[in-house]
Amino acid sequence: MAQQPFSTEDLSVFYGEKEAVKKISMEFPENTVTALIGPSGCGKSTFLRSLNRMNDEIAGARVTGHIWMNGQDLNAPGTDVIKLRQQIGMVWQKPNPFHKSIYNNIAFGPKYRGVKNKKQLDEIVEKSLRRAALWDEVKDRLKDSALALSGGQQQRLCIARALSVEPQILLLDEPASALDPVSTGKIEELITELKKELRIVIVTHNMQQAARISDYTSYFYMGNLIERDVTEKIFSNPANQSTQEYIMGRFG
Ligand SMILES: Nc1ncnc2c1ncn2[C@@H]1O[C@H](COP(=O)(O)OP(=O)(O)OP(=O)(O)O)[C@@H](O)[C@H]1O
Repeated sequence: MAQQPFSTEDLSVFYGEKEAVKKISMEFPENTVTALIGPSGCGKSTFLRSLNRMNDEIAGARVTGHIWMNGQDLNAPGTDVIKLRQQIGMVWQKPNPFHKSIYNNIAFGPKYRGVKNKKQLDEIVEKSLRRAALWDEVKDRLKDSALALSGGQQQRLCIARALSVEPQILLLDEPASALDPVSTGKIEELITELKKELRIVIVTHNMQQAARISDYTSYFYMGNLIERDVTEKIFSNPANQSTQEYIMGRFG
């Protein structure tokens, strides 16, 4: 499926009076992974969450500016936020499967959207689990509780759950930081596979991970976007001194 253009323009997020993200304009090209990096508290997660209007759920948070998808401003009043979150899925740092079976974790979104046919649901569940590279590990235990899976499996289940409603964009907030190296490797492989079909935006504290899996890297500092460029350039020859210092591990 052709992907729709997606970008932000002058996007700011305020918590009360404090401007935590400052007028950020960023493009997210088709079939790419964009890594958001920067020291703790610089606004990466706040920016990520604003892309599918999750900051709407935070009391006192206010978002100004634009989120453009195919010429439509998703930050405009009147946007159907439920539909928007199907198009722009999110996976959090800590795996958060529902207290339901593996099958029902995946079928939940499609059912909510009105899919009732059992065969169709079965197909969606299988396809989503395959896309998340989890099918072979769980196909014989779909009725088991999702909470019986390992942390790494739970995280892939959460990715499968997001995929079940065919999003165009996937937002990942440090999706591997709570996982062991093997599970982390699986998530990274999965991200590389999935970007063939959708755009991915990932917050990561792991510089090697950003260098390995992303096409573009955006460096944030104190709510500002200091520099955004192709990942190779950011890691070999950044334009900004503070980007250089951060990726060299001198602070943050
Ligand atoms: N719910 C909130 N209410 C008020 N202030 C908040 C809230 N969430 C974040 N902030 C503040 O906004 C700023 C940006 O926070 P954010 O979590 O986006 O940074 P981050 O770069 O993702 O940090 P980390 O790498 O530690 O996760 C920080 O100063 C933080 O204290």
